[in-house]
Amino acid sequence: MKPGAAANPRVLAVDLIGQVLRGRRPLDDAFAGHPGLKPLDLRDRAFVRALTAAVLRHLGLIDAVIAKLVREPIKPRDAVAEDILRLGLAQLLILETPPHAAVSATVALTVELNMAHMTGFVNALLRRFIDEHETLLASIDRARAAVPAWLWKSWEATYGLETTQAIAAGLSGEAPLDLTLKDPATAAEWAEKLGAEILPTGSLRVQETHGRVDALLGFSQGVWWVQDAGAALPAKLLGNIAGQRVVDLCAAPGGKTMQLAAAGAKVTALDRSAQRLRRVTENLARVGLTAETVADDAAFYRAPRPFDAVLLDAPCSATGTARRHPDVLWLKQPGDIDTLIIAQDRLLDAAAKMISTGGTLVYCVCSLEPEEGPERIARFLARDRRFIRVPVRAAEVGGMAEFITPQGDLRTLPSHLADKGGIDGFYAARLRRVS
Ligand SMILES: C[S@@+](CC[C@H](N)C(=O)[O-])C[C@H]1O[C@@H](n2cnc3c(N)ncnc32)[C@H](O)[C@@H]1O
Repeated sequence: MKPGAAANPRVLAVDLIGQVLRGRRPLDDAFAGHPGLKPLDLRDRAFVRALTAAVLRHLGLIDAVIAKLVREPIKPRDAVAEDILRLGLAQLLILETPPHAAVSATVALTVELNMAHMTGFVNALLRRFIDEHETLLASIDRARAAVPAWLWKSWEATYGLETTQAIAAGLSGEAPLDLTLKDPATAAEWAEKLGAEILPTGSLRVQETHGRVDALLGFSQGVWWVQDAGAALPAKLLGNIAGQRVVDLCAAPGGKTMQLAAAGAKVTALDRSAQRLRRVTENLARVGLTAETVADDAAFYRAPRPFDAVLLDAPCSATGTARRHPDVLWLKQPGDIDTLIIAQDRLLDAAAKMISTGGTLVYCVCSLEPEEGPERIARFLARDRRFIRVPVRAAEVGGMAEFITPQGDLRTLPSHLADKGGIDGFYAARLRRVS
């Protein structure tokens, strides 16, 4: 990028799209570390984020449109022009930018980003889209286009066609803001103060934040923390843990640690990243809760004595969080799952060694992939006969019977609670050590 070019939010958005799609960098990392964003005011920074997120969230649809409009694929050396085109189409398709403004801003970018030889091509394609969009869009299966083919195949085999279509629809919208209260008994009071809805599972849902989260009522007093309603469920499966010794094995940034501490447990929050663990300490301090923190790899951690309960929020493909992380579906590849399940098995075996007889282990992942969820638990139960599954009851998750699998595990999908704005996809199983 040319020095000085950073002032244009669209230039920054194209750069971020390239960093994610070709640099394979998570959007949050690329965004947090981008020097060009620092001089921008809050509004322009939010605009860059909105542009980039619109492209990534709707990448499948946008690329399907491009495929219909071009005679042959755009060459790798013109990848920046392709990203410019994607940005232009996102403005027309998603952000409802007036057509003349979207076209002129996009065409100008080809010059600004040294793609002047593609100016005519980009201009012609956008104009054709404007003229033919109705026929073009009618010829595209939007649900299928929204999901990479390998994930669609996996989800269709696991959940069926209709649910997969509903998941795809759930992923196309922006997620609302969910809050977990430190004291659940204050839900009605804080729902009113924040103009929030109390979800059946107890989380507060704020549809419109009107600005920064840290400016919302109750933030500075540490009354609540941000946590998706789906992410708030696994820790609840440990039941009444008041006074118990509980270890949270992959703890940062600490959403579940705070839940455990708020429930009265003596918590050890462990994470292998000392840097990320600092976030846990900061978050605990803000809400006035305490936990012991340990920077270590959970696979090698030797607990001084067994715990009453273990929460293993294992590293995973995170495909259930695509509403909040629109890059996630496009960054993951099938081989990633193979690597992740090796780590998940290792962590499950390590977790099993830390639990006292009679103790509870909750394993969870924010993934929709069966390999990372029920398949891991089936394998674990087959190799460690000291553990049994303790089925989850609908009453433990706000009466939401559709969240419970026939085996008695928790399985939320982005298509659940659709009328209220959806929920992240989480899987959790509860096991008890019986001998
Ligand atoms: C799934 S997130 C955890 C989210 C967290 N439980 C919460 O609710 O806020 C992943 C975390 O797991 C940590 N992690 C990954 N592998 C680990 C391991 N082998 N041992 C300990 N922590 C690990 C990462 O550093 C990262 O902070």
